[in-house]
Amino acid sequence: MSKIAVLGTGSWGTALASVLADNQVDVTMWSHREAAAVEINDQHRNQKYLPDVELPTNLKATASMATVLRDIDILVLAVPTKAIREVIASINTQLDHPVVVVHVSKGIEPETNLRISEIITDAMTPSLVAAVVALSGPSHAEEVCRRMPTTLTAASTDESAAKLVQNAFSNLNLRVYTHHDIIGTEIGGALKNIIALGAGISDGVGNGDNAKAALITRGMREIIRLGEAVGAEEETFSGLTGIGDLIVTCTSQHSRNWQTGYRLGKGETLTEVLASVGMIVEGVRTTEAVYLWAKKLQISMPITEAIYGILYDEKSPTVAVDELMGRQKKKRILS
Ligand SMILES: NC(=O)C1=CN([C@@H]2O[C@H](COP(=O)(O)OP(=O)(O)OC[C@H]3O[C@@H](n4cnc5c(N)ncnc54)[C@H](OP(=O)(O)O)[C@@H]3O)[C@@H](O)[C@H]2O)C=CC1
Ligand SMILES: O=C(CO)COP(=O)(O)O
Repeated sequence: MSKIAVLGTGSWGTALASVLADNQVDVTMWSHREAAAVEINDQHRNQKYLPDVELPTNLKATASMATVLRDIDILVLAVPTKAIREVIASINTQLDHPVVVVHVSKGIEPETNLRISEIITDAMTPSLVAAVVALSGPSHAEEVCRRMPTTLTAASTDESAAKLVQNAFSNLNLRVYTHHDIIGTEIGGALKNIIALGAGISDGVGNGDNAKAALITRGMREIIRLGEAVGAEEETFSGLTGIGDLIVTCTSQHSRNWQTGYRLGKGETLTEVLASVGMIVEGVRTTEAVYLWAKKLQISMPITEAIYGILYDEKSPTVAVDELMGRQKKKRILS
């Protein structure tokens, strides 16, 4: 059986490590904060990220990177996109053998426009990477840690690595599929956060279900347009990591992206909201990255553009909706 390290003791890392502990996998979490590791070991709690959840007693944690990497087969990166390079720099100095690298982050790196698997390939010492797998899908940590039924996809161009990950995480509460299209998986996971911010804004200003359904549908077309332009397969977006994740993030009150949008729609500023959420809201950085990326690729993404305007140009949400509704009349086209 695999020995696994989960790096990051935020909500998602903790929920996924709990799944592995339930499966009796030898799993250890790593935190850059000693206090977080001590709380998990001594109290079986993670009060900051998953309040009131009792963690499995066989779930261990450490603040030592050298300890967590010792003899592992699989490394799970569960930190926000902006922390990935810093964490990899530390892995490069402490890991001494190749491992399967799994990432669960949903973002695009601004300026480089790299997907997470591309950041890993770019930053990690090549001899340490046996394969890269993206684990993604409609999955809020708050439900997974309560063992509520959830589905995920392990996407990799290396089928045996995807199967290894499928076997480690699968149980009666968590069904894991494998898939080869890692590009489509990563694009779907990152870009749905932009649309979820928009769905939250729409709900916050008091628009109804009609508006949200339109955002989800037309937002999906924008995601597909950019995805296909960078090598994703269109079919991937009909699956769990595409429409599945888009639906859950646009409709669930667990979503930090939806919550942020909702509060913006109610009139709070982005600075106020981000100061109090206390968790990563990936869509904010991804909106900026994708807005500029789409311009460079000359891809039309009007919803992303409207959300960029609200986040970064102080555009009022109602003006943004008017502009979207008042665009030049079009024939309905799928692309
Ligand atoms: N939460 C969810 O339901 C899901 C999240 N994801 C994705 O997973 C990724 C992680 O999200 P999530 O766990 O929710 O995020 P959280 O904000 O809950 O936690 C982030 C974790 O990363 C740690 N961290 C932040 N910066 C650094 C750094 N520079 N070095 C080391 N550790 C760092 C934090 O440490 P500290 O304790 O100091 O804050 C914390 O443990 C995101 O990309 C998210 O989109 C994907 C699916 C579901
Ligand atoms: O990716 C997620 C659910 O699949 C989590 O979304 P949020 O980051 O918006 O909470």
